[in-house]
Amino acid sequence: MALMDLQERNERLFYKLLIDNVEELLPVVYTPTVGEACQKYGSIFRRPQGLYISLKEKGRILEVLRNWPEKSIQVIVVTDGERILGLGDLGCQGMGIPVGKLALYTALGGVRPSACLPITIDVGTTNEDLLKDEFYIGLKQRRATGQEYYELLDEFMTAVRQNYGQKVLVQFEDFANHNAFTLLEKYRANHLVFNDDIQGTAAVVLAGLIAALKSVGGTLADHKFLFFGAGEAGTGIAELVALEISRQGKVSVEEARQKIWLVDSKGLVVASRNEILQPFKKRYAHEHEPVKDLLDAVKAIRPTALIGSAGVGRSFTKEVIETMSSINERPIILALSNPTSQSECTAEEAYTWSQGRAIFGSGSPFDPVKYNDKLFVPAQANNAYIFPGFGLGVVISGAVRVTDDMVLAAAEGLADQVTPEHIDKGLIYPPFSIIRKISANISARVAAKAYDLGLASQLPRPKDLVKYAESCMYTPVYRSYR
Ligand SMILES: NC(=O)C1=CN([C@@H]2O[C@H](COP(=O)(O)OP(=O)(O)OC[C@H]3O[C@@H](n4cnc5c(N)ncnc54)[C@H](OP(=O)(O)O)[C@@H]3O)[C@@H](O)[C@H]2O)C=CC1
Ligand SMILES: CC(=O)C(=O)O
Ligand SMILES: [Mg+2]
Repeated sequence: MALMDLQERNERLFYKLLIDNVEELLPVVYTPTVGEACQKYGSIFRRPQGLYISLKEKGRILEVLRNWPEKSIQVIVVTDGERILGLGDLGCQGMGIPVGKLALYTALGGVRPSACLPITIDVGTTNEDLLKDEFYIGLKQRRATGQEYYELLDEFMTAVRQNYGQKVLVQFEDFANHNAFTLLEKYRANHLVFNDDIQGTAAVVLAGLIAALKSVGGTLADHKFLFFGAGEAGTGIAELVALEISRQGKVSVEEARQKIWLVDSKGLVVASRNEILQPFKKRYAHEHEPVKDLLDAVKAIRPTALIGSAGVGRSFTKEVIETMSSINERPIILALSNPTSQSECTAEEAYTWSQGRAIFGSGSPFDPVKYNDKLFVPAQANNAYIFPGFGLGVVISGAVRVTDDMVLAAAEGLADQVTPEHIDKGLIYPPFSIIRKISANISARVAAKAYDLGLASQLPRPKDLVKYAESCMYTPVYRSYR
């Protein structure tokens, strides 16, 4: 709340504080505290920090957008609040997420604060507690779905283009997966859209896996990946890993997918399942007998990497991690779910139960752990490493579309920043303290790819894209009045 006040009162000072103390303040502005802020948003609400567009504004969305005082917008982060971190449907209170993500766009990626627009689309909520809460700030009705929902989203996308042109990046954030995949597929061909939970998470995890293999050995194709959670994050990562395996090994993506297994709420995703599987899962429904729970799936599949993205806290039990450690000398264990309460295990559990052998990363931060007199520094496997630099790359190149190749370029840009010293310490990402340098490099890789693909409209192409990205980054300094 103090930081929200500072952001409102003195924006430059807020960003100066955030940039200079990024490792200390990231857990406040972002996960895990932002999750708690969203849960309590109604009672701590002071002033609107972003733009709310509700069902009641259907037919007038362009007019509503025009009410926003800034006219030159480069990045919009939009949510409908249905899957806020691993906390479920928080309706309008999800606004904390676009606000927090855009604060990182500026602090970590150098996009001007005035060019950032947080938006929450309010179509109601299924959260009974919020519907009964007198302080709930959103529409007190059950969520609109189907045609009514998609028409509103269509009107929103059209209004964004009419108001800001085709070069504003729309980042979808924390939509439920029954809409997220559909919206991405629907708009990616004709609009500049990016789904952070699907594509940003994929890039950060692929980069972490590439770095982890420098310690563990082998190529991606030599490994076997088991995902606990087969939704946006899980299958988004799976698809990018499969794409990278196919590029490295010159095999088809279908063949590369054979290295990847998914567990969802019903157990291992297998071909014999008696149900219609969503397309994003179906590709991974391999031939195997049914397996009900995670521990049995680990025993049956014998993965080298276990990646948690189910939003179910403490699901990597002692037995699961011990089994991973009995199969692998250096098990790769990523507990991606946010916030900390939903993390699949703690850093301490991962290191202790694997007797210090796990290569561990988590979506929310954990303090370093001392085990057998050795200090282990857990990596934060969070898309915050990717989206600020990715967005900056799109902005500086004037890219008009986001492609998988650009997402792959972002992953490679991050993996390249992991040095032998980081690897020696067991780190799979560089520290957040140098995030602006990391973002400039990611941005340059993304922009280069956009130019190579003929998708960049900002001409001529700068010679040194890293330097150019750095020169474009917003830095909070007071103006000299003399
Ligand atoms: N670290 C990072 O950068 C990121 C982390 N995340 C985190 O990942 C988590 C999931 O997000 P997302 O993928 O978007 O969510 P989704 O809702 O798209 O997917 C959740 C998946 O988990 C499965 N699941 C739910 N409960 C269980 C259970 N008890 N056992 C096994 N599987 C279960 C669901 O199964 P079913 O399909 O059967 O319903 C679904 O496949 C969240 O906590 C989020 O915060 C997300 C994005 C980025
Ligand atoms: C990090 C993120 O985007 C999420 O947990 O949803
Ligand atoms: Mg998210």
